[in-house]
This record gives sequence, structure tokens and C-alpha cells, in this order.
Amino acid sequence: MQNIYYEVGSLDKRCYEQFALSEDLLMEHAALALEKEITKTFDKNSSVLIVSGMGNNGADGIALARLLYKTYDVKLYIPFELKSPMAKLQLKRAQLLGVNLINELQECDIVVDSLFGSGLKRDLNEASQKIIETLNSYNSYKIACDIPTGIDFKGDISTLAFFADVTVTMGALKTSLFTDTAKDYVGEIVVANLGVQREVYETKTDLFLLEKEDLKLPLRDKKNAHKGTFGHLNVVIGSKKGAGVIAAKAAFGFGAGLVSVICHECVDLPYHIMQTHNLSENCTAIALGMGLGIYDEKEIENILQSKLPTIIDADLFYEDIIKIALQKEVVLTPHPKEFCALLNVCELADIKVKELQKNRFKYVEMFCKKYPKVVLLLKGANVLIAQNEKIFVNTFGSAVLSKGGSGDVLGGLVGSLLAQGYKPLDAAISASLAHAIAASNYKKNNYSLIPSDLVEEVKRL
Ligand SMILES: NC(=O)C1=CN([C@@H]2O[C@H](COP(=O)(O)OP(=O)(O)OC[C@H]3O[C@@H](n4cnc5c(N)ncnc54)[C@H](O)[C@@H]3O)[C@@H](O)[C@H]2O)[C@@H](O)CC1
Ligand SMILES: Nc1ncnc2c1ncn2[C@@H]1O[C@H](COP(=O)(O)OP(=O)(O)O)[C@@H](O)[C@H]1O
Ligand SMILES: [K+]
Repeated sequence: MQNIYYEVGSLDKRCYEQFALSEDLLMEHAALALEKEITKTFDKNSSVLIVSGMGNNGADGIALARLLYKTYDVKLYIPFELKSPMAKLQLKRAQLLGVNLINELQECDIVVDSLFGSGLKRDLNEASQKIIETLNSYNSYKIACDIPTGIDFKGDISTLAFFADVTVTMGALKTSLFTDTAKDYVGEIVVANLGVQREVYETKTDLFLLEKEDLKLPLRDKKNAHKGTFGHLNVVIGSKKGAGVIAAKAAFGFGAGLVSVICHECVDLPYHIMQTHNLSENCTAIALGMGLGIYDEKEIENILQSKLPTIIDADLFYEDIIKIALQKEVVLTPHPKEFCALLNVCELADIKVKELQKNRFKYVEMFCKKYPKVVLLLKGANVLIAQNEKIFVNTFGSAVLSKGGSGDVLGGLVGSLLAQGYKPLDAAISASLAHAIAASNYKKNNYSLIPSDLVEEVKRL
């Protein structure tokens, strides 16, 4: 996994103060990283439009123009008067070489957006919006310097933003690149080394980007084993029975030795899933909430009081009864609307989904501060998995998963790993990764996946 930061200004400052690196030196490395992004794919003489703003983001772009000058067909566009001293210095250097400025935007093979970076404040003015609109309309390969212009430090977009194919971000990863809103804009994210290795530049953090290697599949390493060795998950089935059945099937496919559903009515189950009325004696984990609907309060209260590892989903996030479980290491898997309801039930905030989506990290932190034992998995385009002070981001998911039943599969996968003895945080991380990576392996198209296809892909991981 990789480190993420809310801001990197303090890391830059550390470079100046502790390692005697200069702003100029850091900026030169920023420009070199942008140059590398171009030279690795594009032949000499390709045309490069660089759009530079008045601050240091613009300065990075102007330094790039100098680096590319003569081998690439560089077109430097500076729409506003430069403000930052570094931008002015970079322009002086570029012009001494002979780099010419262009007066209007021109479509090129490559576009570099260095209009605004981490210094973006306020809404983009009309002139900037027009520029971004025009750049977005080009078929060029689009590179964002540090962050696509229009995304603010919280990862929010107030008017519009640059659609990058790749974002070369300076020094380290920032949370603003990993909001659900930013996901459509950032493209591939590359981190530029600013003159020291990332291991040196970065300091301790509690935020992490998950990578494929962080997925720990429940591969069986014991030869002397039987079905009981791999746990017994009980899935509580509610009035919308399908949800629990999907979760049960997913759990079985992900390695649980035994899976039973707790249901008092007749359910149509595959032969390998059992049905029971009460918690099984050898039950090792519980999944409940998915499709629960109307429920028997006493029964759910008893289940929530159990000491067994538990994953809770869906309908229970709207109910006071959930508070029984929040002092334990349970896994909660709400989608944004459910998380808003949960924040309300827990008297933490009374907010709408829009406010949550603008501040996902903040509300996740707030919840985990009050309930440090709980493992919270907040669904979304980028899933956040958190416990106590740590937050892990899973960016592997895609719109392939935007289907009824995808969340039920996820609940089953988490339950399966809990039943097999994973620690709650590890279960949430590996289940979330398996869920998203399995969906990305579904190659037919991005609209037709159904829960059973997803389970099939999980089986093939
Ligand atoms: N140590 C450093 O500071 C480094 C900075 N680097 C680059 O510097 C960037 C940050 O530079 P700055 O702090 O100068 O910020 P920016 O270049 O992002 O922009 C700040 C300037 O834009 C103006 N501005 C902000 N929002 C505006 C809006 N909506 N409409 C019109 N004007 C607006 C501000 O008044 C300020 O003059 C980073 O994103 C990165 O690309 C890199 O060169 C690496 C080192
Ligand atoms: N656009 C998307 N990008 C990434 N993941 C997505 C996207 N849409 C949905 N998902 C994932 O699919 C799952 C949907 O869960 P949920 O909304 O609870 O559905 P349901 O209750 O119908 O099963 C979540 O894990 C979510 O993160
Ligand atoms: K930018």
C-alpha cells in the first residue's frame, strides 16, 4: 500500500528546512517528472500545449516548456499575469532560450494542464472555465500537473475540471485525488519524486492507498483439514430474501467451509447452503442486515449481542438497535445514504448524501473517533475502509458494480473471511479488494454483470 496525505505543503517545508533543498530544485524535479511522462510515450516533434496559470503550478508547466524546447513542438499558453516569483523566473529562463508564447489555444498531441494546482481557491472564473472546457474538448493525451485544474484541496469540484488521462502529482498522494467526485477526472496517478525518494519525503500517516498486493486470498495451506477448519458463516435472511441468499452464495464461493442462512420461512437455496432457525452451534461469524426489512427485535438484539465476528449491512443502519454492536469490532458496510442514516442514529451528524460525499474522509474520521473498535467500510466509487485512526482507500471498483446485489455480494465476502478467522479489518480490506478486482476482471462489457457473475469472478481470483 502507498501513503496518502491531506496536504503535502508541510512535507515540502520539511525538504527545505531539514534537507536544505530549494524550491527551485523541487520544481525542477516536478518538471522532469512531467517531461518523463511525455518522452516515455511520445516521439520527438510531437506537439505539446502547456497551459500555465499564475502560481507555482503554472511555474511547473513553464519549466516543462524549457525542458522540452527544441525536441518537442512546444506551445506555451499563459492566460493570466504571472504572480508567483518562481513562475516569473521560469518564464524568464524559458524566454532566454527562445520559447515563444502563443496567444490562443491550439489542439496538440499532448495537453499539459498547469493552470491551477494545490493553490486553487474560490470557483474558477469564467475565463478559466472556458479554457478547461476547450482543453476537455480536445482529443489530445491529457496530463494534469499535480491535480486536474478545478479539483479543490478537498477533492470537490465547484464548476468544472480538467479530464486528465494521467495526473502527475508532486511528492506524494493526496486525499483530494481520491474522492468519488475526483475519480472521473484524475486518470492514472503517477507520483513525482521531488529530489529525494518518497521514503525520505514522506512522513508517518494514517491514510493509505490499497494495492493489488494487499489482497490476501483465503488460499488453504493446511492439508489436514475438514470443512469445519474453514469456518461456518450464518447469514440472517430478512424479508427481501434474495439479498441474504446472494451473500450466502458469495460467502461459500470465497472459502467459508459451511454457510447457513437463518430464516423462519422456506427459502429456495442451492443444495450446499443450509437453513437454520437459530445461530448454528459451530457458527464462527454472522452476516446480517442485507434485505432485512421488518424484523423480530428480540431475535436481532440477541444476534447483535453475540461475541462472534459480525458484518452488518443495509437496513440496520437506520435502526437504533445497531448501537448495541458499536462497542465491538464489528464490520459495517454502509453505502453513502445508509452512512448518513447511521451518523444520525449515532447523533454524530444530520447530513444529506451530498454533504457526505464532499467530506467522506471527515465523516469517516468522525465516526471512527467515537467508535474506535468498529471497522467501517464506506461504499462508493472509491471505498474507504477505516478503523480507529487508520483509513484505507480502495480505488479498484468501477461502474460495473453499480447494480442491485453488488453490496450483498460484498457483505457475503466479508462474512466469509470473518468466518475463516481473518481479523475484522483484514477481512474488510481483502473482501473489498476481491470484490472490486473481480468486477474489473469481468470482460464482457461494463453493464451486464449480475451478482452470480461477480461470485464467479471472485472464484477465479
Ligand atoms: N514546494 C512547492 O511549493 C512546490 C510546488 N509545486 C507546484 O506548485 C503548486 C502550488 O502552487 P501555488 O501555491 O502557487 O498554487 P497554484 O499555482 O495552484 O495557484 C495559486 C494562484 O492562483 C490564484 N488562484 C487560486 N484560485 C483561483 C481562482 N479560482 N481563480 C483565479 N485565481 C486563483 C491564487 O491567488 C494564486 O496566485 C502545486 O500544485 C505544484 O504543482 C511543485 O513545483 C513542487 C514544489
Ligand atoms: N461506480 C462505482 N465504482 C466503484 N464501485 C462501485 C460503483 N458503484 C457501485 N460500486 C460498489 O458496488 C457495491 C454496491 O453496494 P450497495 O449500494 O449496497 O448495493 P446493493 O445493496 O444493491 O447490493 C458497493 O461495494 C460499491 O462500492
Ligand atoms: K493542474
